[in-house]
Amino acid sequence: MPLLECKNVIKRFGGLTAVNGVNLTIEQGALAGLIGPNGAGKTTVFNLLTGVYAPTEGDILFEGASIAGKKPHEIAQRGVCRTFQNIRLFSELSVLDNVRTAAAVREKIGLAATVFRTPGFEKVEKSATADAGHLLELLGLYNFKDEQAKNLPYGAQRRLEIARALATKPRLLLLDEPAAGMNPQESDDLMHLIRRLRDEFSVTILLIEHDMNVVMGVCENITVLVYGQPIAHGTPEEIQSNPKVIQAYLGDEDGDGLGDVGGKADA
Ligand SMILES: Nc1ncnc2c1ncn2[C@@H]1O[C@H](COP(=O)(O)OP(=O)(O)OP(=O)(O)O)[C@@H](O)[C@H]1O
Repeated sequence: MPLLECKNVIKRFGGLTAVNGVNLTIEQGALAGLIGPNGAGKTTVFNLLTGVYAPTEGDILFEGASIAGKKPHEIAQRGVCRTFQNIRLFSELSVLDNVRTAAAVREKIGLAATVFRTPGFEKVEKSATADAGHLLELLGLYNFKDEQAKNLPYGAQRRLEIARALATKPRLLLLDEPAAGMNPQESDDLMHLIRRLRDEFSVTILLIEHDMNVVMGVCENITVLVYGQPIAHGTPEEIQSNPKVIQAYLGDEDGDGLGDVGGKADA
């Protein structure tokens, strides 16, 4: 059974059809990409997968069960977690606490247990701290653990977002433009990191990314969306040589800088 299946998913906002008949199958352990020009509907797909929106039509199955229209926290508890295009951290909290609070969400620790520091709470807190430390080491953030998140360099903040998402122990990790704003060295490191995460955490990854070097370098399967519709699906090689994809990018005349499949786009 695939981990995730979108079946003819449609999302309309009034008269605008942002997602128009998306069929997408993600197998367990896959490292998949979702690409397309600006406004193609990529982030809307993530919002549908995480319960921010309910599909207007169609169904979304996670491990065989429908999650279409379920509340975001229910979907998160089933094991779907995401990062955002615009970094969303607790900027005043330390790096370690940013990750520990995410782990606490997973453990569903009640308020009373937190206030009265029950033995159950102490145990969970200890294991959350140990897990958080391990994640910070893996993501090269351990030396920053006591810094406030807002003081971290940009690339490190992006890695901290990933650490927070992983702390919830997801089965499916959705990364929305993880390389945005990174320099070439940072995006190169990110590619290695994404592969390691998939292997070490056995987590399935679906990412949205405009940086074609990252997409082509790291994804095993890519789906291309244009005006809300999937126009191609395949390996990086298949996608790069697909005439429809080339046309969609090169025919892009709105000046958004996406006319270079195979080259670096608007990072
Ligand atoms: N809540 C909303 N209400 C109305 N229209 C929306 C809403 N969310 C997205 N849209 C529209 O849906 C379309 C798809 O937007 P979306 O953000 O999903 O595209 P995208 O592929 O992620 O773009 P980008 O690469 O620029 O982030 C756009 O035309 C956008 O304006």
